[in-house]
Amino acid sequence: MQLIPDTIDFSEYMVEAEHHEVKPASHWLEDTIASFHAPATEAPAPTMLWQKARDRVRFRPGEVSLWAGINGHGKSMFLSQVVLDLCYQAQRTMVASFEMKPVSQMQRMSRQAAGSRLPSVDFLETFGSWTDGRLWIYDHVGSVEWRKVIAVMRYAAVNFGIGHFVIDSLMKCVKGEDDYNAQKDFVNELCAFAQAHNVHIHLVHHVRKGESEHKAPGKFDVKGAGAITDQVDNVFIVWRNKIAAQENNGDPTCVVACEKQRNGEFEGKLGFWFDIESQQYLETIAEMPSKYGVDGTGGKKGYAMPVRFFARQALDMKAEVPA
Ligand SMILES: Nc1ncnc2c1ncn2[C@@H]1O[C@H](COP(=O)(O)OP(=O)(O)OP(=O)(O)O)[C@@H](O)[C@H]1O
Repeated sequence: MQLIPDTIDFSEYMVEAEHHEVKPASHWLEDTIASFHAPATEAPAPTMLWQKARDRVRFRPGEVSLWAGINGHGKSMFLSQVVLDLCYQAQRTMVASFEMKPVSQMQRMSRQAAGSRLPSVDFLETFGSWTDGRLWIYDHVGSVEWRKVIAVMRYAAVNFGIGHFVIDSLMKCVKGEDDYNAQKDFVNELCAFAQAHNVHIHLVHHVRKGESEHKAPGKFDVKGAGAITDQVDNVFIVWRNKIAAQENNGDPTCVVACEKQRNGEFEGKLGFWFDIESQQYLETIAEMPSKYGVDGTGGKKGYAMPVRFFARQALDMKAEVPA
């Protein structure tokens, strides 16, 4: 993992160079052909690695995904495992969490990667080197001006070739819950940034307080400007099913609803079982947490490939991270 310190002067990254070009439609012929008939060598857009999710959801370059939910319902925790999955697919990922210190983020992610409450020092060291070239963390906790966030992202895209950005959360970047214009402007800029740099942005946000946290919210419950869900490409609602956990009734203890996917066909609910020890979200009630293969050998040295990766091995999940 590499830190992006807040002491860097980001001023030269505040403005995007503008491009206004009108070209004949056939200019995009090759890209259009590739969109129907992708060359066999081309890796598909990354996804979440749970079996039930991987063919249904894609994190395409040029898009913004909104991750919304009730306070404390696991948005950051679920995304932490998604980030791990992205790193596993050799995606260069930057996390800007204005709610959690880098060490707390690494603590969570290390537990998830190790599949246990107390990863060994040996594992932590291996995991630390594995994240180099895959994971960057912007070292800033607390509120931040949204234009600066975009400047930091531009700096990271240009200097490190980051392909996935996580921003946790929107309300830390825009002052005033009812400043709908600023929320709209920020999300609009994020969408433009994702397209200009051909990257994917994961934006965390909250939902309005409903009548009960035992009822799963939907995309119409997302806090603030309606333009937020209109503008983003994908909307995921993360909901913790506390009744299922209390009654141990076998229902998923976390439900992630894909409520919008602009360029994909799937919309629906995905159920997971949260394992408190490892903090991993499991695919079935019977699944055991497993270690991620972070030693580059995908199983040797005792770091077994998580069960959910086996079916996908042929798709080169261990892709080398570009220098
Ligand atoms: N499905 C779940 N079952 C049990 N505990 C959970 C579940 N999801 C998350 N938790 C626990 O809830 C706590 C809060 O999770 P997390 O920080 O991810 O929530 P959040 O939605 O991002 O919260 P906030 O909106 O306050 O930032 C964590 O300690 C985590 O261990």
